[in-house]
Amino acid sequence: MIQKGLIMKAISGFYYVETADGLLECKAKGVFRKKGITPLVGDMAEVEDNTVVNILPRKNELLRPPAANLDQALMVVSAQSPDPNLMVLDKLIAVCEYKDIEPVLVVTKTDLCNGEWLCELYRSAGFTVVSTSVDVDNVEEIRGLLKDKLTLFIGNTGVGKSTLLNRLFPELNLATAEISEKLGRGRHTTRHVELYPLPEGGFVADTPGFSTVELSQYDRILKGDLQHCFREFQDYLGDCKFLDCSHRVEKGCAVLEAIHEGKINVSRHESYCALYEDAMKIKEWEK
Ligand SMILES: Nc1nc2c(ncn2[C@@H]2O[C@H](COP(=O)(O)OP(=O)(O)OP(=O)(O)O)[C@@H](O)[C@H]2O)c(=O)[nH]1
Ligand SMILES: [Zn+2]
Repeated sequence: MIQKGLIMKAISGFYYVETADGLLECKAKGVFRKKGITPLVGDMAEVEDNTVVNILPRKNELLRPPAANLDQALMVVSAQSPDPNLMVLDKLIAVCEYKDIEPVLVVTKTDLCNGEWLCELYRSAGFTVVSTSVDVDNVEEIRGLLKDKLTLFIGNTGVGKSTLLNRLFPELNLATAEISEKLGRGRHTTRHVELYPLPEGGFVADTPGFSTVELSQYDRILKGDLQHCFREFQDYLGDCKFLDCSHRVEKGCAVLEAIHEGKINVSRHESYCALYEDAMKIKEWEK
């Protein structure tokens, strides 16, 4: 009998699929390899005799970390220690926009530095931003944002991602430790993605030991698409003098005009220009 289920974890060629009968350990049918398809965490799978026989159509997919059907990405950024790297953050946000994954920002360590400028910068660009620290945790608000969604947690080492996850879901940390023990490896030596079901509904995808830089390397955006990955540009795109405006140096550019009027933040535009330069290096055959 064919059953449907969500792939919770993929490790060493095994897929752990949550079905009505509980978590099944499955292999993938050989035809996937022939077709060059890899089942991903987050996929809805059809399973028969502990074999994944079909994958339902995906809403989106990421290569690094490997995951599918993500609703949002929770970007954890510290206000200080380490200082935020806006270029990296904007790169990640652009990739999410490209893949239709909603970026949500959590600014941590606001006890060290209030980080108000950072919150304001991204709020004014149109993102949901929540701050958190040892003093004001905003746990309820953040949990509310995660309800019924499949959320990927992204954060560079040291920003306080683990601290935040533990504070949000004390019970989730326990589960992580147990699973790692069964597999006989430490949490930080594995590089797989895993979905954790949330008490209120929804899932968190965590990637132990994952650094954000990898994501940007693998999911590049073509230069013509880049303008659509900066949400605060959208209102102005049709108003440039030149149809093929790159919004960097052109006369009569409505985006540049908006920056001049203080409606678009300069640092976001700087990130756009850097990504544009990167995109120009993508060779025709790499597309
Ligand atoms: N002052 C302050 N320190 C914090 C806060 N949150 C976390 N820290 C500290 O920041 C350091 C890093 O926190 P972690 O939660 O381990 O960071 P991480 O992002 O999970 O880092 P990795 O485990 O390396 O990926 C620890 O020393 C924490 O105690 C905070 O809100 N305020
Ligand atoms: Zn323009």
